[in-house]
Parts: sequence; C-alpha cells; structure tokens
Amino acid sequence: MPGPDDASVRNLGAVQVRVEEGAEVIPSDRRLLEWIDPRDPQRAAQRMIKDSWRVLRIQSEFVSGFDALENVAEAVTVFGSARIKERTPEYETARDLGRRLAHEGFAVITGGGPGVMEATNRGAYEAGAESIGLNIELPFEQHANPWVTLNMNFRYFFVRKTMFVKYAQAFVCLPGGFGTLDELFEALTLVQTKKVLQFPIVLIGTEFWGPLVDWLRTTLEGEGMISPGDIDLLHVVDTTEEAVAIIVKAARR
Ligand SMILES: C/C(=C\CNc1ncnc2c1ncn2[C@@H]1O[C@H](COP(=O)(O)O)[C@@H](O)[C@H]1O)CO
Repeated sequence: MPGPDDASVRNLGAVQVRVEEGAEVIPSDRRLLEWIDPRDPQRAAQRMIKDSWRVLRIQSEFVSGFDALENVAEAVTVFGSARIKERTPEYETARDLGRRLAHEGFAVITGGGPGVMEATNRGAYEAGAESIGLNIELPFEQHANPWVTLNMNFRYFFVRKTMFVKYAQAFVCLPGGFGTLDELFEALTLVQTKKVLQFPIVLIGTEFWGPLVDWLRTTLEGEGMISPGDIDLLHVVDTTEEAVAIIVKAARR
C-alpha cells in the first residue's frame, strides 16, 4: 500500500483502496443518511435492499470494534483539532498529555488522524503505553497517524463514537473545530443523562474554552435549558498536569 501522503488512498471501512486521483468516494455514513424519495419507485426499491443489508455491515463493525478493544484496560479518550501541526505549542501540549497519561498507566484512544490525535498518540507511544487510533472513512484523503499500537478504520461515525466512550474512563478535549465540539457535546449529553457514570470531561485551555463555557452558563443555564450544576460536569484547566490529576483522582476513587 502507498505511503501516508498518497492522495489516492481511501479507507473503505477496514480496507484501504487506491482510487484515481480526484475521484469521488462516497463515504458509508453519507449513503446511510441520504434521503431517498419514497415516491420514486425505483429509488425506493433500491433503498429497501441497501438499507436493510447495511445493518449487517453496521453490526459487523460493532463486532470488530468490541473484539479489537475488549482487552483495553484503563484508557482515556482525547479529542482535538485535526489541523494543528508538528512543532507548535498545541502539538506539544497534546504530546505531553499522551505522555503523562501513559505514565499514570492509561492507554490513550484518539481518532487516529493528524493534529491533536497524532500528537497524543505519539506521546503515549513514546512513553510505552497502548496507543489506539479509531479512524473514520472520510470523503477525502485520509490516513492513520504512525504512532498507534492499534488502529481501526470505521465506516460509521456512530459506531466509532460508541468505542470512544465504552473503552475509556474519561474524555479530554483540546482546542478543536466542529469535530471536537460534536464529540464534546455527545460526551456531555451522555454524562448529563447518566448514560455513563463517573466520567470526567476535561477541557484544556481556559482562553479557548472559557467563552463557550461562559455562554453555556449565561445563556443555557440562564434560560433554563440546562440544570444548575450541569456546567460542573466540565473541568476547565490550563495544563496537562491538572487534567491528568483530575482523571487520576476520579479513576482511583
Ligand atoms: C481535516 C484533516 C484531517 C481529517 N482526518 C481525521 N481523521 C480522524 N478523525 C478526525 C479527522 N478529522 C476530524 N476527526 C475527528 O474529529 C475531531 C477533530 O475534528 P476538528 O473539526 O478538527 O475539531 C477528532 O477528535 C476526531 O475524532 C486535516 O488534514
């Protein structure tokens, strides 16, 4: 298989394929979520067949994930921007986080891609810990970072998200974009609704996260959209040291 920078490589579930440069590869998530007009008989028939069989593929993705990860001991899932570059302070923070978590005996789980994911996996790997990447099929060029001891490629976001939660005892979010916010709010909702218990969610970077947390407090809490105390589910800190201390304390309770 070509090297990681080869733009013609795409992940299709667990499989990597080479496609023609510039070719469009439709990710499985998009096919699943596509609306098909039931009034169009041809397309409706196609949907009945495809959607029902797709369930088996989804099932198999759950089975592979559970099988691959069942022996993961204590682990922390780390989210954050896919776009930060090596040799930046953000990259070094994520790398240091991976290292510190490893020293406390945690495996790390990330989205397996570049940026914060790569840096966190790298720190954990360098410190000799289990370093897990749960990659996702995307419509553009995609590769796993090289700092993983276990990598999986998922077709479906929701299956992958199950693995992020099921095999971790805490979440840490470093600054990021839509992907990171999506993962953060999914985790928050699970904790708020007590679907998962005793699960610290730590945000590193008060300058980055502070305005969001202020808005949650003034607008969401202020207007009664969340309960008083819900905000306390978030721990906002500035250093990896503080983040790891919160996680260790919760884990050893
Ligand atoms: C856009 C770039 C790479 C995309 N590759 C990704 N690989 C794996 N996981 C990803 C990728 N992009 C986003 N994610 C997930 O979302 C979070 C980061 O998203 P954000 O929008 O950058 O905050 C991350 O935690 C992943 O789980 C760059 O070339």
